[in-house]
Amino acid sequence: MVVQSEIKTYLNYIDGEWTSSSSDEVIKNTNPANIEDVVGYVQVSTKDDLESAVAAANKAQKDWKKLSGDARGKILFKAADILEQRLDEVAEIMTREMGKTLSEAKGETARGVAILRYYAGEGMRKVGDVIPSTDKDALMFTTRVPLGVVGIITPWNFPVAIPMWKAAPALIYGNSIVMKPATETAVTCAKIFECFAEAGFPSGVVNLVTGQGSVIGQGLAEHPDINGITFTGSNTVGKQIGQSALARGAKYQLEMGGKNPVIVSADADLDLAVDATISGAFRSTGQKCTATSRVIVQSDVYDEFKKRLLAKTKDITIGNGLNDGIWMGPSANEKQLNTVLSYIQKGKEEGATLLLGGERLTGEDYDNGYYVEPTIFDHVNSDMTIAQEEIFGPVIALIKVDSMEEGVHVANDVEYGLSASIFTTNIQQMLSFIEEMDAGLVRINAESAGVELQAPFGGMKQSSSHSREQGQAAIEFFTSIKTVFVK
Ligand SMILES: NC(=O)C1=CN([C@@H]2O[C@H](COP(=O)(O)OP(=O)(O)OC[C@H]3O[C@@H](n4cnc5c(N)ncnc54)[C@H](OP(=O)(O)O)[C@@H]3O)[C@@H](O)[C@H]2O)C=CC1
Ligand SMILES: O=C(O)CCC(=O)C(=O)O
Repeated sequence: MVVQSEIKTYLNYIDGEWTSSSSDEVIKNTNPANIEDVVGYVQVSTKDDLESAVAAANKAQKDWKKLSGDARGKILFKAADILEQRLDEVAEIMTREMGKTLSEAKGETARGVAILRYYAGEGMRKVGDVIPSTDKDALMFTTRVPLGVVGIITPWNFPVAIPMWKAAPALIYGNSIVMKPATETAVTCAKIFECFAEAGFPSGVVNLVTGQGSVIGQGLAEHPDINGITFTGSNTVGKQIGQSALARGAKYQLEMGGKNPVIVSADADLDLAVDATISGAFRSTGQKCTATSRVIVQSDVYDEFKKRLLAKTKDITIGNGLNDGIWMGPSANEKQLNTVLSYIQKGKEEGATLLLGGERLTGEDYDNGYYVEPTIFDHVNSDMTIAQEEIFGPVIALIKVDSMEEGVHVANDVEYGLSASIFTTNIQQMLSFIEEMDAGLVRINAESAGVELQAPFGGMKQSSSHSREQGQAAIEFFTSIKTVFVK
């Protein structure tokens, strides 16, 4: 069922109240599938708004951390139930705000519910260890304490899952939060906060401040009362945030880009590899940090793989993600579309062969949106820009190799190391891939995208600050260990 929402102005959520920005300015969020569709207006906040939010979070955290994990968990469980009841409405807003198909948006919102429930349960799990002391009369153990106030800066590509996998662990371990979502998807984030508000978090524990990254995002990174900052987005911004946090001694966590390879061995199940490549590269219009963007194929099966990949890609239906039968939506915004088109142009200029796609879609169904064709390049080598830089769009670079050793070498020949897949039926090849591949997520006979909330997630090399999010790993960022010695 599609629920139509009225166009409204969404406010900041500070100290338990919905408030306008002191700037009195709002920004209009439109649908990338049809820019005449206005999704809502969001606040263009100021440093003063941020100050109010940080002060409220700071004050509220003192009591929040004193609650039992069970008591905090009960509020997270309630938020999960409310989000689940509002799943259709939130998913529809997400599709209208950033373009992914409604079925993907519903799946992501359901994932948000599951993340909340997973971390709600964490409130009842152990946080430390008893460690034998060299003193026979002493008791030594570890416990954990929250960081304090956590600043959360999120991107537009997973507008529910990413805010949730940062907010839920921060909250369950006793931190308060100030969230600055991507402006592009600030309405979806406001919907999450409507669920938080209804769930009954004490005033000041959860705060939402929308506005420009360079003002509110950077303001969070530099704020002396923000004790930890967690970010997902581009490498350029991530590094600035990391430097600001480091300069004042705050803890930080950065999840950034990827240039994720799929390796297809001569012994692979080719149909499986083709389906996974298409899903990994083109779902969400290629706008995932885990998206497949390089497909490295052993020469023996290169032509056959290419033939099957082209045939299946031609079946992809493109359009407004709210409509039935649509498999791929538009790019999330005009800037992203232009980035994708400029990489396609670069690929042609540098000598890759454009096999399929490569154009902005035009015509009655497309002129009001940011649609680009699924695109496949042949004769790509590792030195080309399209084989090195994150495109964040539906573009595949096909690279031919003669052996699996060469395949893994090419797969590692980028500055990123987020996720990587291999398709093979040979156990030895699987094992050497697991050992040799420099990526935080290695997947065998499965697409490069697809993250499970109960498992650690993060990258190597330039893809992250080397920390991990999600699952039990989240406790490492959102708490500090105290070693206790009692005699
Ligand atoms: N790893 C991932 O999942 C993602 C990677 N990317 C990559 O980044 C590229 C650019 O996308 P873009 O949306 O511009 O990504 P950004 O890194 O600019 O945006 C991510 C978040 O950071 C905020 N931000 C922007 N500038 C600053 C700043 N100076 N200080 C603090 N926070 C800031 C943004 O706010 P605001 O929205 O207000 O600008 C947003 O909330 C994409 O093409 C893609 O390659 C993008 C999104 C997700
Ligand atoms: O693949 C996924 O499910 C998550 C990807 C992700 O974290 C991202 O694109 O930022």
